[in-house]
Amino acid sequence: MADGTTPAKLGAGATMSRLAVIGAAVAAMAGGFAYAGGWLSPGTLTPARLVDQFERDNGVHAGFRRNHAKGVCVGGFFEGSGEASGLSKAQIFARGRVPVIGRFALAGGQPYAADAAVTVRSMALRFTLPDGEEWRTGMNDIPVFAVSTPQGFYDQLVASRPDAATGKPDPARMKAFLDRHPETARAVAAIKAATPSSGFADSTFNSLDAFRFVNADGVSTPVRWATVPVGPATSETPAQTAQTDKNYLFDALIAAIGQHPLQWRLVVTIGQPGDPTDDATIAWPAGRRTVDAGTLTIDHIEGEATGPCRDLNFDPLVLPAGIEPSDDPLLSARSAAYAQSFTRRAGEARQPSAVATPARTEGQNS
Ligand code: HEM
Repeated sequence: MADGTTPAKLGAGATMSRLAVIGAAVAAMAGGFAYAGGWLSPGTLTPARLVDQFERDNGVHAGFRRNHAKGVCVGGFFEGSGEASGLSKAQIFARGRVPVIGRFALAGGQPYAADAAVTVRSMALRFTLPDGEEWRTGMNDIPVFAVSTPQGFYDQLVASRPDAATGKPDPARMKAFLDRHPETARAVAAIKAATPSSGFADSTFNSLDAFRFVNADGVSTPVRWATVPVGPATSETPAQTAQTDKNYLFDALIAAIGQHPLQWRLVVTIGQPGDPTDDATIAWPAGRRTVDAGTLTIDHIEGEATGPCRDLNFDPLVLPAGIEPSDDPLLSARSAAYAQSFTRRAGEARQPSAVATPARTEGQNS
């Protein structure tokens, strides 16, 4: 050693006990990973098992989201009206403008699926607040979600797996699943009863999960929110249904943004005592008080291939101070599964999107 002293030699017993300590530390670490990965508890639902089941149902499409795989990345801004600032201290609800990155998508794990009116449409948004905080949210165009728990979601994926012979879900397996999940049977009936609008641009997108707004005095209020188109909504026409363009919904969206900015109001619905915050299959009663929190303007296409969305995870638990999760069990499962899906696609080569986009399409007025 530099000071000329020689370290005392360890006896065989001391060496063995040090090695044993190191071995135990390594084993504990390996055990930790095995626990986190669900290998020690084959019956437990883990984020990896959820995402594995998406891959079993859809195949592995390298580089794509495992759900809502077909989509297009867009951008614009949000202008707060100030009307929700008494409910939440989040900066976004003060008056003023913040930049937004968004993604329109179709639910399902098939990135090259043909557009269809009955497929669930989604809008995901990332707001960047002046203080550097972010708010990320993903919304669907359906009135309620089909399942109320992560296990229900997994069971639904298993029941939906296409049969090798027919390429379609086995009706007997689906019936058995619905018999075990009456809440899903009720929710699916409500979803089927809703008429799809003519496209992304005139769809209303719902948070479905409940959250809590917390104001400057610490008062916490249960809420759900929706983006509601500023212009009128029309139903899908027979001509749309009959067309053969596999991308007709996305093509129409991209063409519309090329012509003029698209706008939605962010409408916050305030829950009353007794309104469920832990069950996304149940709609809150009609007539609840709503607040118009501001206007979202989407004025350009970022492009799915070159835009920022591929490396953006619209994790519903990325929330600014003033917005908090509710007791809905779907929220933490979503956050964990999106991270799993993100990690898988981030390690894969980028594949071309089915949706062709100009490099960056600015709206006329932006
Ligand atoms: C346990 C329940 C759920 C699971 C396991 C699940 C799973 C997933 C996964 C794996 C993705 C792909 C994420 C990525 O790679 O970035 C995704 C996307 C998405 N999910 Fe869910 N989801 C669930 C519930 C919900 C609910 C309740 C909503 C409510 C609106 C929702 C809305 C969305 C949206 C909008 C996207 C697309 C985000 C984007 O465009 O990047 N999901 N989901």
